[in-house]
Amino acid sequence: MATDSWALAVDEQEAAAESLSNLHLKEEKIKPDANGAVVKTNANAEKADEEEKEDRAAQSLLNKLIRSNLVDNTNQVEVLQRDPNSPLYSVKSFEELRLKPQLLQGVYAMGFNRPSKIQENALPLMLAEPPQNLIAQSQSGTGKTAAFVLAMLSQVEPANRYPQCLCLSPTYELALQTGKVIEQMGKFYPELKLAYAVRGNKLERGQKISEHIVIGTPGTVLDWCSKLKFIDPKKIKVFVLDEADVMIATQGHQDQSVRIQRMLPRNCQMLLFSATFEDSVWKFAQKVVPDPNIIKLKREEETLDTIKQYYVLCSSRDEKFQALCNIYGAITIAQAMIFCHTRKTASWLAAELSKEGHQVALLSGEMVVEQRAAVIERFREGKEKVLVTTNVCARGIDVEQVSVVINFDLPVDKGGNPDNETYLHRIGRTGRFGKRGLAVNMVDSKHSMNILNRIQEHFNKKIERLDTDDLDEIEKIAN
Ligand SMILES: Nc1ncnc2c1ncn2[C@@H]1O[C@H](COP(=O)(O)OP(=O)(O)OP(=O)(O)O)[C@@H](O)[C@H]1O
Repeated sequence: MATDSWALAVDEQEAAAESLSNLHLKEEKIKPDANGAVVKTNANAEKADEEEKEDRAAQSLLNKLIRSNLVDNTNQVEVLQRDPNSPLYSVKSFEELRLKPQLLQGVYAMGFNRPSKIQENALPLMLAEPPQNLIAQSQSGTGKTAAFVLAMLSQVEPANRYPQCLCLSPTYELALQTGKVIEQMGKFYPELKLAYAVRGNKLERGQKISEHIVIGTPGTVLDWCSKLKFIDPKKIKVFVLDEADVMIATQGHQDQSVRIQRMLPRNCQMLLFSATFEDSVWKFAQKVVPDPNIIKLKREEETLDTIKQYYVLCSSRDEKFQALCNIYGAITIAQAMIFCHTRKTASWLAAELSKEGHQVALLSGEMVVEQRAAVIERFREGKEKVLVTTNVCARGIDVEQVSVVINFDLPVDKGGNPDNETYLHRIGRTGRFGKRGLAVNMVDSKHSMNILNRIQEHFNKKIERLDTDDLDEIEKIAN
């Protein structure tokens, strides 16, 4: 078997460079402060902070762009009421909410027949009189955006030509996406106007905004509320902080959000939404939402129970590729996703597979989010049969119909340790998609064998060895 040692070396160098730059990000420099005392500063903390934020924001945007349906979830919604003695309302239909007719029309025009799980509890709370504050957490795609958009639209009095609802989003692109939902849902409510407080949207000094809803990023909103006085924060009735987990990845955004919140009247309704709920999000949420009701919907557990997992022992990248070809030669694979560690490996592999006659899609870090969404969409529609991607690029993507997943490189975190969460998410299935699946892991070094062993230990599940030179054996795995 010919070894493309040059390409391999380049790839290894790239992987090494990536690990090295990650190490640099963590490196602490020690330098004296103005008084001569020694203080530690995280050399690249800000850069890492920015990258982490971009990563999370891009992931969130990607999810929004590729999702057209609700994510099902069979878990129970947990509700913690501020006043445990008040009755807990939940609705099974939009009619029960007594929405303005033009809003109900908007909801139905969007194809919503009934409230989603989180909406069943969140909507009655948000639309109650007097308005209630809410902190809500549920994974992406469960209907949070639609819920708070409906709450904002319900509270607006169109005759009052000034901002009454303020919604903060972590990035310009995410703000635009939420704006689109407002426009869609408010389609039959033409008198209702929306303004975007995002970079580049310059207004004349001294101007006052007449739109009813303002959606924007914290920095610009803060400027509009304080320095530029385009908005009178004292007139805001509903304040929404969306994607809190993405928001707090940037220290500046946290401070700006808190400063905006402090300018709002006491009786302003405060709503905060997040896909995850780690400690830092919770602390931030408590800062911006006083006396909250809390709603949580746990992510549906993924399991490896219905998945057949194998590993193939190889000694080089070319051998991995050959093993892959052998698998393709022996069994019929409707659609597969293949994960690589670096962009270079991913594009090399995509090119090699194309040469073999496969219809291949490549998802790569150089693409902007919209391009990535388009690639995923085509793959979903079955236009391509193989999706090759880098680990980072595909984090958080669900392509449910894919029954075969190949880890051309095993998922590792920035420290080079097994990334068990990614492994599970990539390969595991929730109850809904309980179909059987097949996962093949390519192992080409002692190091990757060690990673594989640790993954096995973590999940307490044996990963069987597969000899890809034995056609009969490969055929067996398909049954
Ligand atoms: N009650 C509903 N019935 C049917 N579809 C709905 C309902 N509510 C929302 N959707 C749709 O489900 C998808 C996800 O909803 P939404 O964007 O509100 O979720 P989310 O939790 O805010 O997720 P993200 O944070 O990724 O935006 C959207 O396509 C939305 O139009």
